[in-house]
Amino acid sequence: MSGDLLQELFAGRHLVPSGIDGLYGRGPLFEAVVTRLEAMIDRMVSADGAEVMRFPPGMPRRVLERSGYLKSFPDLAGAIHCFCGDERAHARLLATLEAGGDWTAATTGADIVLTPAACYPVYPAVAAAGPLPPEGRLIDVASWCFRHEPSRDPARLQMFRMREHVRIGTPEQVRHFRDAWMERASGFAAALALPARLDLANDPFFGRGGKLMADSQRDRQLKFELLIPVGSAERPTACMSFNYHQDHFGQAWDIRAAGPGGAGAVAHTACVGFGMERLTLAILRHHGLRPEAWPAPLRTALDWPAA
Ligand SMILES: Nc1ncnc2c1ncn2[C@@H]1O[C@H](COP(=O)(O)OP(=O)(O)OP(=O)(O)O)[C@@H](O)[C@H]1O
Ligand SMILES: [Zn+2]
Repeated sequence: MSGDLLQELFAGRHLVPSGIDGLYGRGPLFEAVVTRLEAMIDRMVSADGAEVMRFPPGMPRRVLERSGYLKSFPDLAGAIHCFCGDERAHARLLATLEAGGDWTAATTGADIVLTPAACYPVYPAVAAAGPLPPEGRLIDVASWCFRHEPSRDPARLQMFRMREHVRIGTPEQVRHFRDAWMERASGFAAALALPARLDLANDPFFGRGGKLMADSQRDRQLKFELLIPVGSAERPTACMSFNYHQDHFGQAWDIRAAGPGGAGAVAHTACVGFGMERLTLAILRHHGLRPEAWPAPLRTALDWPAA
């Protein structure tokens, strides 16, 4: 593929435009790749013994608040608003709509927000289960996620799917998990015949203070990304990320370690995230839109059906 990747994906109906940047439908080839990538990840991790958890793409507003998301990323968050008025308020809403005005002013914030990262609902669920077992916990989670970052870059979506593995335990357990995944990721990209490199990264913290937070995150080497060229060769795209949160979520949710030595200590956490759309786009970008022409090792890795 070449030229304007997004236009090419629209023209082939691999992505379906909605009129809003970053909010698209998906065509059959795109979805088949996502499904087969999911299955490939399942096979890759089946021996790890992760507990499977799935949550809907909305989570309690309280979870967003207590996680500190609004301090760091207020610009990315998405809240749900609902109409809770009486019939008179409804009539006003319809009149506003008729006049082309902003009818959403008649709604109020709900107690549900859109999930910004698949791992957020995991921490309160783990905290509610009491102290951790000595070996800690390993959770496999996936969700549609929302981030308000409209863009014409097909790899920067407002609604997308994230698969994550979340490790909760002692600092040693958690660091070991993250380091092992960083090694594993290169093999994963190689199996997909994708050019990839790991790099230190930071999150897009909001505002003037955000620069300091980003610098500190880099200094402490808390975030790495697996970069693969998708829209541009000069600025490759983060298709996986490897995040060490130290005790951020442990403190926020009062998650406590158990077992000898660690009893009562605040747990550390890390998560490894797969961007399902970004990995799919990377495959389509590098290997083309005709699976029958893909390299044999890629077809094998994805268990792609013979033509
Ligand atoms: N807007 C988006 N559209 C599609 N996929 C995304 C988007 N934001 C993040 N992802 C995917 O989800 C994974 C985990 O999310 P994370 O918060 O670590 O992203 P990120 O590294 O901050 O992304 P970026 O730096 O590009 O904004 C990323 O590695 C990426 O593959
Ligand atoms: Zn996460």
